Formats: sequence, C-alpha cells, structure tokens
Amino acid sequence: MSDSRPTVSPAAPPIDWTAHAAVLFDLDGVVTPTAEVHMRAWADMFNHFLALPDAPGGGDRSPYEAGDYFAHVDGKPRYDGVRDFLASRGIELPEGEITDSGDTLTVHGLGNRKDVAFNEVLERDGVDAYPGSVALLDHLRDLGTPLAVVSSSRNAPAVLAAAGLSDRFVTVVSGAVAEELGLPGKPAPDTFVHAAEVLGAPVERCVVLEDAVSGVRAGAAGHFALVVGVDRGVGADALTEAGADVVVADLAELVPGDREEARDGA
Ligand SMILES: O=P(O)(O)OC[C@H]1O[C@@H](O)[C@H](O)[C@@H](O)[C@@H]1O
Repeated sequence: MSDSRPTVSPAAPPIDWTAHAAVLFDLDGVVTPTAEVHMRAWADMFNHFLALPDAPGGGDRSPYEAGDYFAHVDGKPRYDGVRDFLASRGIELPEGEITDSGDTLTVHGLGNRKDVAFNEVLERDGVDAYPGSVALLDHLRDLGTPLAVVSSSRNAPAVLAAAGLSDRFVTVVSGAVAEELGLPGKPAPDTFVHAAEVLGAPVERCVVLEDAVSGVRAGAAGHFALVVGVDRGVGADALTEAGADVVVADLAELVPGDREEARDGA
C-alpha cells in the first residue's frame, strides 16, 4: 500500500513513552486500514438486507450510510453491531444461531454474511499496516514496552498475521477471546482492563489507542493513563467528546524521531 513516509504533524503533543508501563492498541483503523474493509462489508450486507422485498422486521428500510456505521457499528463486537443498527431503525429480527448462514434473516445470519464478505477481501487483497503505526511499534519495541491488541474483531489474529505483525504483541484480546472469557465488548472497558492485567500493568500506567467512539468510551471508562483518539473519519470532536485525551490523524505523530525529522524538514 504505501510508499511514502507517514504523514506527520509536528504540532501533535509529545508523549513520553518511557513513563508508561504498557500500550494497548485497537487494531482495525489503528494498526491496519481494515476499518475500511469492515465498513464496506457492513454497507454491502445491510443495503442488501434493507432492499430485500418482503424482508421481515418492519422499521425504517432507507439505505444504510457511513453515519450509521460510525454511530451504531464501529468498534463493537460483530453481533452487537447488527443489533444496535437494527434497533436504530426499529427493525426486529430473531437472534438465530451462531451457525446461521448468511442467507438467514437473523441477527447472527446478517453478521455472518458480513463476515464472509470481510474475509473475501482479506484473502484477495491482504493487509498492509499503516506506516505511521509500524513506526510507533518499532519505537516501542526499541523501548521494550509490552504491547497488546484489544479488538472487538474475531478476525484480529488473522488480520495481524496478514500484516506480519503477530510477533509484536504479547497478547491479543480478540472478539473470540472476550466471548470465551465472558467479557462485555466495547464500549465496556473490560477487554482493555483484561489486556492490562495480562501484561501485568496497572491501568493508570497504560495508554489506549483507539479510532472508534465505542473504543474511546471503553478507554475512558477504564481510567487508563491516557486515551489517544486516532481520527480516521469519525472526527476529532466526536473522539474528544467520547473521552479522548488527545487526538491524532496518524500514529507517526507520536513517534519522537519522526516528530524531530518533521521539524527539521519544515
Ligand atoms: O466481525 P468481526 O471481524 O468480529 O469484527 C467486529 C468489529 O470489529 C471492530 O474492530 C471493527 O471496528 C468493526 O467494524 C467490526 O464490525
């Protein structure tokens, strides 16, 4: 994907990473550009469903838009995203079974249809991490800071492997891990708190990096040292209102060397 150096804003606030015990990364939209793949897969699936003649459930069947993703789906576990979007339209569908096929008009069936679409793109296109995120991962590796991925996605391990970054993280708290442990998903803070425990770091010494309103809310609710909002389209105001202490457009803004080089080049 990218060729060039990451975008750097010398105006971004400096973070003294040595002052923090651990860093907890959301994945889609923070480390990898896969939030866009999720977004497109959700839009295709919901618009297919909303346009079906005689579909059950009633409610408002007008087309699904990007605003619906950010407001109801972004950052949440798969079936919570389906439920919350349907509820926003007043559409009622049965839960169904986790094994429902994508042609079954249930909460699980719709979620599974979207998952098939997501994995088709993942297999076809692969994943290249954001260069600015890799730069920050490199910096933190040099410092020896323990890192975790905390993602609502059940596909998190596959996305990390596709990006060649599995070995950078001590632990990956994915949607599947959260379910196994009975942890509520974002915006609840529990998955982030669990990751901090695994890393042996008190929450007040951990940094959370998130691009979704639901994820920033989770970080704010967990009383972490710092919640960094990464604005990939949600908007800086929405991230700040959700509880972000600082908002950046790219993680390169948080890498000391890149900040200096950006200033030198200015
Ligand atoms: O369906 P999956 O892969 O388990 O992902 C669940 C959610 O994971 C989050 O990381 C994404 O921001 C959401 O867009 C996605 O819906």
